[in-house]
Amino acid sequence: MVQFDRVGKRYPGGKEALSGINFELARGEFAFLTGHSGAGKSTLLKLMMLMERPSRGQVFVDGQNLGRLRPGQIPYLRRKVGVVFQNHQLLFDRSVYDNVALPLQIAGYTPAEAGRRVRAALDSVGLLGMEKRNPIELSGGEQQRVGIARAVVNKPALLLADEPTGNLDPELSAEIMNLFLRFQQVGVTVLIASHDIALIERMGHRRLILDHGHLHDGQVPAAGGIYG
Ligand SMILES: Nc1ncnc2c1ncn2[C@@H]1O[C@H](COP(=O)(O)OP(=O)(O)OP(=O)(O)O)[C@@H](O)[C@H]1O
Repeated sequence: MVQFDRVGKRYPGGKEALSGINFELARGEFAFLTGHSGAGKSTLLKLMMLMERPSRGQVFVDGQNLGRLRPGQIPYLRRKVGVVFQNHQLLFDRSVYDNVALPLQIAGYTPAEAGRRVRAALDSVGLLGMEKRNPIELSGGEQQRVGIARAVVNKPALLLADEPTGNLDPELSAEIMNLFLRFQQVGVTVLIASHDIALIERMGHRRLILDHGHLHDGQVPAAGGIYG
């Protein structure tokens, strides 16, 4: 589903944020992306949805070389890739419905089809019936669920999350992670950037570890390693 081939990223005027990144995520795989602050986690996620472009190497999503996409094809890529942010980036002057429907309006769905999809997305995160509420009235965990509903409303094949449990207590964090697992169980490929090492260790999935822009694939380092 995702392939990075010798990818490097240097921001203009900055140091190298990523270098020599090689990895693959199989379709339907569930993996975590961890690493210290500034290790390059957000940059790596941004490359998968063309919010940034690599300085070197190639990124493939669903068999497509993102470096070869024409501008007109970018909206189709964005429909394939759902993204969840830590601060969920909800609009507080709009209803839950409008927040979740936003990607559909951009994609030009009819109101009837959009309504069906928004309800299905809210149902998948346990918030059916909340359409008319304003996100500001919801708890932090519920707001994050609205953010996830918005990320999955286009039925993406790839779901990316950048610190999706950053502001939540351990119990709510576990619930949100279980939601991501449920999407994996229906075939979605999931990659979650997270600092929540305790939760990641409990869940026991593949872990991609970034350290100053370099990637280590696999198990948790021993005490005294990156997180020691
Ligand atoms: N737009 C930008 N312009 C210049 N440098 C940037 C930009 N975005 C990120 N960087 C730099 O690239 C490196 C990687 O940043 P990135 O945000 O990807 O790390 P991160 O692992 O997501 O960090 P955090 O956990 O703190 O969010 C850092 O040194 C950062 O300062």
